[in-house]
Amino acid sequence: MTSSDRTIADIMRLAPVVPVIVVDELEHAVPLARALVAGGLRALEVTLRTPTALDAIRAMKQVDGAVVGAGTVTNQEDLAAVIEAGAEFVVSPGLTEPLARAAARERIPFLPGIANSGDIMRGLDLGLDHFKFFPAEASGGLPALKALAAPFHQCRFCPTGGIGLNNAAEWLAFDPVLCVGGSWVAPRGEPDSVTIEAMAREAAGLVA
Ligand SMILES: O=C(O)C(=O)C[C@H](O)[C@H](O)COP(=O)(O)O
Repeated sequence: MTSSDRTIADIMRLAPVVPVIVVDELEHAVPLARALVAGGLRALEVTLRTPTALDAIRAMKQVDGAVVGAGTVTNQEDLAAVIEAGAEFVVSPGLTEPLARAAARERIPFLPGIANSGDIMRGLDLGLDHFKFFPAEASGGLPALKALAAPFHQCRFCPTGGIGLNNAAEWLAFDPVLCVGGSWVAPRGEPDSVTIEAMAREAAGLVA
């Protein structure tokens, strides 16, 4: 499958956990991506939280098996920049109509954040049915997502925010959850490849 054929659903099914990554130093990007992919986590979300994020996306794309996306994309300017850097999917903490329409025009797989019924209904109106549930724990946790998913049975989710190895399995056991996002597998700072690969392998062994 070439990257341009992949849908957001395909990307969400690559592994049960999508690492949410903050890259402070460009030299950390490739060793981090290599360790995560070696452990079985292929879809990588690089957040636009640091000035190195765009270069980190470019660098991580060179790692075999990595499918590199951008996170914290909040507007059309961010979207243009991450597409230029080669991002293969786009994650946003929220859902705005201008960003959703621009992502559709660019035909880039798009995972916007939702936290209530109105968000989901706005997404459905825009032709979207795969969402990041964010911030997952602070928005009421699994009971909240279960309540939200009931009227919107066609939707699939990637809960993110407050999820770790301690609670990921519980989220993943809920059918509409295709994967969870989390920063725990990609700690900030100089990457310790052995530890990161081991954490990634543990995360990849969780069942969606
Ligand atoms: O940066 C973004 O675009 C976000 O939307 C936020 C991140 O997805 C969460 O902050 C990750 O949450 P933790 O795994 O609890 O650290």
